[in-house]
Amino acid sequence: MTRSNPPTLPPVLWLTGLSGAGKTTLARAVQQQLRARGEACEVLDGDEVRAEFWPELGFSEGDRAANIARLGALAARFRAQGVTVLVAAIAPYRHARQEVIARLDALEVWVDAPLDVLERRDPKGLYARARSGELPNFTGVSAPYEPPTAPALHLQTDQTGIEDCTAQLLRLLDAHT
Ligand SMILES: Nc1ncnc2c1ncn2[C@@H]1O[C@H](COP(=O)(O)OS(=O)(=O)O)[C@@H](OP(=O)(O)O)[C@H]1O
Ligand SMILES: Nc1ncnc2c1ncn2[C@@H]1O[C@H](COP(=O)(O)OP(=O)(O)O)[C@@H](O)[C@H]1O
Repeated sequence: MTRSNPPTLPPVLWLTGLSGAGKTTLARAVQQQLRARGEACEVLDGDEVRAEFWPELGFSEGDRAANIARLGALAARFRAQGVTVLVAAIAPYRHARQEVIARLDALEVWVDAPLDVLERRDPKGLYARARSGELPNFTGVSAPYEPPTAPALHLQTDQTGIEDCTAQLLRLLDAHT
């Protein structure tokens, strides 16, 4: 009896980095390109998924761990259906991040820019609210961010434009498809 090889699972990219670094922008740009190529792709954005599915979770270390574990579980479900998944979530605690990334065998991408640049970008006005004390436990201001030590890709979005970052992400995906 001949046995066929098990089907290869599509990759999962985990985009981690501070608020405003560019996770959502780049994940959406990659999704657009993949869909234009006729490939299925889902973006799980921490911000959006939290609001839709578990708005009760806040930003304590424990709540962030729960959020990340659930995002990982959702990513695995999509991937099992042959969908390439991009998770865009801060996931600031290295241990919790490593755990979910290892479980998924995901590719870790550090979307990075210096804090002063992010505070100038402040697309949602969150840094200003965090500095005024209105938003507690804000990553980079009043809560820690533990950067990746060996990411599959490190994008410095203050030095590399959106198009170039998107192209680098697509190359990474293509190398793992
Ligand atoms: N205290 C605090 N710290 C960080 N971020 C905060 C906070 N409060 C609200 N927000 C908004 O929530 C988005 C981060 O959600 P994540 O699911 O990515 O966070 S985490 O992975 O659970 O740490 C984050 O979205 P992005 O700006 O897209 O990163 C913020 O818009
Ligand atoms: N190279 C880049 N990659 C991604 N975003 C960039 C880049 N350069 C500037 N930006 C801008 O930075 C902001 C990033 O916001 P967003 O994607 O919501 O970040 P995050 O999802 O990490 O919070 C956007 O306004 C985007 O246009």
